[in-house]
Amino acid sequence: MAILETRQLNKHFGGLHVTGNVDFALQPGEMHCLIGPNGAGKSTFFKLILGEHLPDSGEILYDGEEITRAKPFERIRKGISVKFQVPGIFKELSVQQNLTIALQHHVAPEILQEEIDRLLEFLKLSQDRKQLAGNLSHGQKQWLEIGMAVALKPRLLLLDEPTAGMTPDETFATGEMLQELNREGMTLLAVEHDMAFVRQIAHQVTVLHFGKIFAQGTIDEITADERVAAIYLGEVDA
Ligand SMILES: Nc1ncnc2c1ncn2[C@@H]1O[C@H](COP(=O)(O)OP(=O)(O)OP(=O)(O)O)[C@@H](O)[C@H]1O
Repeated sequence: MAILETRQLNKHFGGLHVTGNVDFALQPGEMHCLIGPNGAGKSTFFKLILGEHLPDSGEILYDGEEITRAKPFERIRKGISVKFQVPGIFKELSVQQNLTIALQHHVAPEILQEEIDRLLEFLKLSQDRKQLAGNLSHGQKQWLEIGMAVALKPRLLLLDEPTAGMTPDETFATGEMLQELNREGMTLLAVEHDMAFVRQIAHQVTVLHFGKIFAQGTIDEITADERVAAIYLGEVDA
């Protein structure tokens, strides 16, 4: 059974159909990237999954259970987590304090430090544990944000352009981090523009265009598809 499924999902803003009859299924254990030209409706689709927007019609299922109109916090409680593009970290607190906030109400006090150490190592931030989060490099801030998003071991992690603004080395290291999470059993869905990164991590790729699923397949299938190349060049209409 799919961990996440949308059925005939629709959303429009005024006359603009931003999500059009989207039937999408994400299998457990998959690393899936959502790509498409600017304005294709990727962020809107994410917001529908998270409950930040409500659809006009259609259904969203998580683990077979309908969550179409569930509140965002209810979805988080069920095991969905998200890393947005803009870091939601506390800049005036240290790296360690940020991770403490993410964990403290959820893990037993006697294992809190152990969990923080485990996350610091995973995020390559052990040396920077006392550093103020605001003083980290752009890439490190994104990693800390990933750490906060995965601190509670969600089953499904949504990432909105996780490598935006990163150097190629940081991007590659981020891919390795996400692959490690995936090996531990996490399912990932990422909106991404960087095709080298998509090639590094994606088992499956979905191309959105004018709010509809335009193509789906492996990265090799997608990059070999001339219709996909054409939409990026603005040559194909809806
Ligand atoms: N709250 C809103 N009200 C009205 N129009 C919106 C709203 N949110 C998004 N849109 C419009 O919907 C369309 C799809 O936007 P969306 O942000 O989902 O696309 P995107 O694929 O994520 O684009 P990008 O790659 O540029 O982030 C755009 O034309 C956008 O202007």
